[in-house]
Amino acid sequence: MGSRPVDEVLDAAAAGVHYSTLRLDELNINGSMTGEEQPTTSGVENGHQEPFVIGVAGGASSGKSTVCKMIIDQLRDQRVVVVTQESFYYGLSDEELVHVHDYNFDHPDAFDTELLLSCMENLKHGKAVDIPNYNFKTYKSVASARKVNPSDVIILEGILVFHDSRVRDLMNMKIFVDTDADVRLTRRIRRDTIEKGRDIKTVLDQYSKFVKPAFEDFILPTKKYADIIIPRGGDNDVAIDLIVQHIRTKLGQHDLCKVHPNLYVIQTTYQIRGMHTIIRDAATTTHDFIFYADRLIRLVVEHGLGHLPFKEKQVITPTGSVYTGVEFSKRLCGISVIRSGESMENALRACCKGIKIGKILIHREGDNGKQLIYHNLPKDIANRHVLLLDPILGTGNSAVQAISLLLKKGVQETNIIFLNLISAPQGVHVVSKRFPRVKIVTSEIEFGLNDDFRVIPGMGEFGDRYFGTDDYQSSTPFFCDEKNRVRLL
Ligand SMILES: Nc1ncnc2c1ncn2[C@@H]1O[C@H](COP(=O)(O)OP(=O)(O)O)[C@@H](O)[C@H]1O
Ligand SMILES: Nc1ccn([C@@H]2O[C@H](COP(=O)(O)O)[C@@H](O)[C@H]2O)c(=O)n1
Ligand SMILES: [Mg+2]
Repeated sequence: MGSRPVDEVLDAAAAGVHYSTLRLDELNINGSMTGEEQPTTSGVENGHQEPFVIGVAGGASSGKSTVCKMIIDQLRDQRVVVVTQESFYYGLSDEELVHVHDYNFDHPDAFDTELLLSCMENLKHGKAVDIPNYNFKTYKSVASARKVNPSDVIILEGILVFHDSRVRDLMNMKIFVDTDADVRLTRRIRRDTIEKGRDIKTVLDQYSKFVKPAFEDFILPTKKYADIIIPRGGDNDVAIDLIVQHIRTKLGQHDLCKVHPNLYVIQTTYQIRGMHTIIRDAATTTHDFIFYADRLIRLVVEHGLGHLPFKEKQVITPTGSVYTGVEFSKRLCGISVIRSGESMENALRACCKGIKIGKILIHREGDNGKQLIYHNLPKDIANRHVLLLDPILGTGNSAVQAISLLLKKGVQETNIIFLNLISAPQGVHVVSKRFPRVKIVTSEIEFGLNDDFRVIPGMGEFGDRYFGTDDYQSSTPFFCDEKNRVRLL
C-alpha cells in the first residue's frame, strides 16, 4: 500500500468508513502511513509485526522490577508483558532442600534456560505460553502456571538474562540496571527478611558465599552486552523516559496524548489495572461489575472535574489563619448518552451536589449511521460547562452526534469535557479532529476496534452488563481462539 497523508486517513475514519483498518501504529511522525493495511488487531496477531523484546539485567535488588514497572506505567497504551527469569528456577529435590543453604541460586545453572528460551521464542512469534510459577518459600514451582499472552512489548528481567547468547539474541533492547553494591545489599536484607521471612544471618551468609561472587563472575561480565546502562535504577527518571520514547519510536506507535493534547488518560496504578481486569472479565458477576465500574467512573469524574476553571478563594480556618484555595465552578451540568452514560450519573451527583443532568439518545443503525432521536437538556446549557458522559468511546460516531448537538445548543466547544472509561484510538482521532477543543478524559486507551466496530479488548455491552440485562453470566463458557480472542460458546 502506498503512503497516504495523515489527514486523509483521519478523514476516512471521520466519514465512518475504514475504522477497522485505521491503526495508530500505521501513522508515523511525518504523517504518512507505513506498513500494510491490516484489520485492527495486534500486530503480533496479524503476523506482520513482531513484539519488541526488552531484556533487563542487573544484580539482585538493583531495581530491575522497579524499572520494568516504570516502563510499563509509561507505556500505558501498549500491551506489555513481563517475564521474570525467577520463574524458571529449577525446583529443588528433597536432598537439595536439606542442604538449601549450600545451593547457589545465583549461578546460571540454577535456571531452566531451555524452557525460558522456548517460552520467549513462542512469545516472540505471537504464541501464548505457560510460564512456571516459582515459590521462593518452597523452592519449587507450584502446579498452576501463569498464562502469558503475546503482546506488543515483552520484557524479560532477571539477574542473568544476558548470560545465554541465544536468549540475548531474541532481545531488541538490552538494559543493565547498575546500582551500587551497598544499596543492593541493604535492599536485599530488607526484602529477604521482610518478604521472604529469612533471618539476617542466612541472608548475609548467602550474600558472601554466593550472591557477591556470582555477581562478579557472571552478572557484571554481561554488562558489556547492554545497549543502555541505567545508573541508580528507578531513581533515574530521565533514562526511563528516553527508553520509553525509544520503544514507542521502534513500535511506530506514538503516545496518543502527545498526538492529541486534548486527551487526558488518568495516571494508571495497579489498583486501576486491577479494577479494569475485573470489569473486562466476561466471567465477572453483575454485582462486581457495577462495584468496580463505579469505582473507576468516580476516578474519571473526579479527574474531569479537575479540568474545570477555578476562581481563587480565601477562607479563614478554625485556627484563625488564612487559607488560599479555589472555588468550584458553579455553571456546570452533566449530559449522559443513554443508556450506558446513565451509569456515570451517580458518580457525578456524588461529586457535584444538585448538579443538573440532561440526556441524549442516539440510535445505532449498523455502525455507519447514527441518528440522534431524543434529547432533554438544561435550558440554559449554552452558559454551562458540560460533562458529557459515555463510558465507551469506540468509533466516535455517537460522540460526534452528541457534541454537534451541544454546539448547536450554544455550548462552547472549550466548555465540553467528554468523560469515558475506555477509548479506542479511532474514536479519539475522530472526536479530536472534529472538535479539537473538547477535552477527552479516559481511564484507559483501547487497542482498537474489531470488524464489528466493537472496542477491543473492551468489556462487552457496557449498559447491559451494568444494568444487568446481559446474558454474560459467571458460568458462561468461553474459549480463546487461535488469535487469543475470547469467543463465547
Ligand atoms: N530507587 C529506589 N529507591 C528505593 N527503593 C527502591 C528503589 N528501587 C527499588 N527499590 C526497592 O528495592 C527492592 C528491590 O527492588 P527490585 O526492583 O525488586 O529489584 P530487583 O528486581 O532488581 O531485584 C524493592 O523492595 C524495591 O521496592
Ligand atoms: N529460592 C530462591 C531463589 C532466588 N533467590 C535469590 O533471588 C535473587 C534474584 O532475584 P532478583 O529479584 O533480585 O533478581 C538471587 O540473588 C537469588 O540469590 C533466593 O534467595 N532464593
Ligand atoms: Mg525482581
